[in-house]
Amino acid sequence: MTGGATGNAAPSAPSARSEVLSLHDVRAGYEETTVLHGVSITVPKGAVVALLGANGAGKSTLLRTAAGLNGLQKGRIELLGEDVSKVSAHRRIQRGLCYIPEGRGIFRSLTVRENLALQAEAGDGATALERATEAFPALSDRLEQVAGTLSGGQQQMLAMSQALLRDPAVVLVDEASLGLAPVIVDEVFAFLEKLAARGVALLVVDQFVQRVLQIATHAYVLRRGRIEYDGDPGELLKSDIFDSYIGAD
Ligand SMILES: Nc1ncnc2c1ncn2[C@@H]1O[C@H](COP(=O)(O)OP(=O)(O)OP(=O)(O)O)[C@@H](O)[C@H]1O
Repeated sequence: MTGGATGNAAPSAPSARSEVLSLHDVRAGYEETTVLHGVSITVPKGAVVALLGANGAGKSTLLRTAAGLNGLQKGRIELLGEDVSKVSAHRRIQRGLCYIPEGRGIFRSLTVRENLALQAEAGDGATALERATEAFPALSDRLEQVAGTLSGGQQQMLAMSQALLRDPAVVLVDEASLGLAPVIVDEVFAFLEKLAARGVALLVVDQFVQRVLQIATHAYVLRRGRIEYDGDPGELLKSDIFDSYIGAD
């Protein structure tokens, strides 16, 4: 589809090879609450996909569901062409998915070194440490520091380090820039761009809508758990949907 509003209700055809991650007619939520009502999205290889929408639209729920942390009520999720709908969250990680949650998702009472060792595959702590400190030199002086005492920006760098491990095919990033100073937000976006340049597919939720759309190759807008827009990021900026549901940064 080349841009435009969509009901997005029709079940999708089997995925093409270039798709790294796809959700097909997904219904999901929490216990008795349904938040996503038949959502279909696709993250192609090497794409940067922006997922936008107002507060409570279901963006985090969608990422959590894709990561296997929320139960699927209906529909199908494919990772690298395989149906992973019933595959556990940790097996999805092993198969190439990396999820960086809102609120950083680090172990606050453990040191930076211990966090990196946990992010790494068993026995691969040294590589984790090397890759993280190379990408984020600020972490190298703080390996023995308890993660909860790092600044917000340093915590986010630690959280993002996991995208450098296991060579993920797709990285889901939820509100990485939340609460960070502008200069650190720049670093977050620079890091996302670097990942994308290496061919990693990204699915990004971020409050800085304009900035996400600048790096995005495709955009979706969720509204009350349904896809309202599925198309070109530039077209979205000009559309009524942008003004009504998202607004300016
Ligand atoms: N653990 C939970 N249990 C029950 N309902 C939840 C839970 N987490 C989220 N919800 C509800 O699901 C809906 C979607 O929330 P979600 O966090 O996915 O939205 P969002 O688009 O990420 O919002 P925001 O931009 O405000 O973070 C909201 O109505 C929210 O109250």
